[in-house]
Amino acid sequence: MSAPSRPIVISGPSGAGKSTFLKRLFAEYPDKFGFSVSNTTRNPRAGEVDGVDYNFLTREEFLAGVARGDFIEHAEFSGNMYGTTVQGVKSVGDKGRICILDIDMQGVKLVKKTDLNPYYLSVQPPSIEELEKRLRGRGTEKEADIQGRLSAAQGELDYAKEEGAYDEIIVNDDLEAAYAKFKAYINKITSA
Ligand SMILES: Nc1ncnc2c1ncn2[C@@H]1O[C@H](COP(=O)(O)OP(=O)(O)OP(=O)(O)O)[C@@H](O)[C@H]1O
Repeated sequence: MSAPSRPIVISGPSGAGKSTFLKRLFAEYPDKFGFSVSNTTRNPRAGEVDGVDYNFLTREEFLAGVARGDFIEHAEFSGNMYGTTVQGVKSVGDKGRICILDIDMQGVKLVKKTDLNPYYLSVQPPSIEELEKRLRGRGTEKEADIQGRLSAAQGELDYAKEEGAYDEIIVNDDLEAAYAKFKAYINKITSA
């Protein structure tokens, strides 16, 4: 059996178009890619399946995992812990799929401390002004949240300029042209 494929990190400012690209990619290649299953200490909701929607852990189990260094990142929201493990990413590869990590710059820095050895791809808006338009056009955030995303965006773009931060940068100007470049890059690295 061939070795599991390297994961692919997709990063870039909120509103740059990561979800738009990934939705199209998953629709075009339904069996090729996957996301890792996150871990949480919250209780399962009706219909949620352990190991599919989340790995549901007790607080003790979760904290033991943190102490062992299993987690790439973890955080607490509303009294519950959430996080992604290195093994969770590797399991996607073990099932014959390529794991996609859709994460921000802080996540990228943490992934770089692991042995996952992914490809790093940054999706970027043509300008901050255009990013602002798209975030407003999406209509999913309140004004204060949009401002927060715009100031974080500058940090993301600055980080992407650092030597070796990313293997590839795709500027999402015209959607069709940018998606074609995105797909071509993914096809290149996954057939290597
Ligand atoms: N090339 C493009 N031209 C115009 N609008 C675009 C383009 N690409 C994406 N959009 C629109 O911009 C908005 C933001 O895109 P999207 O939600 O994919 O960003 P994202 O990077 O996934 O953001 P987040 O990190 O917040 O999830 C969406 O409304 C999307 O339809």
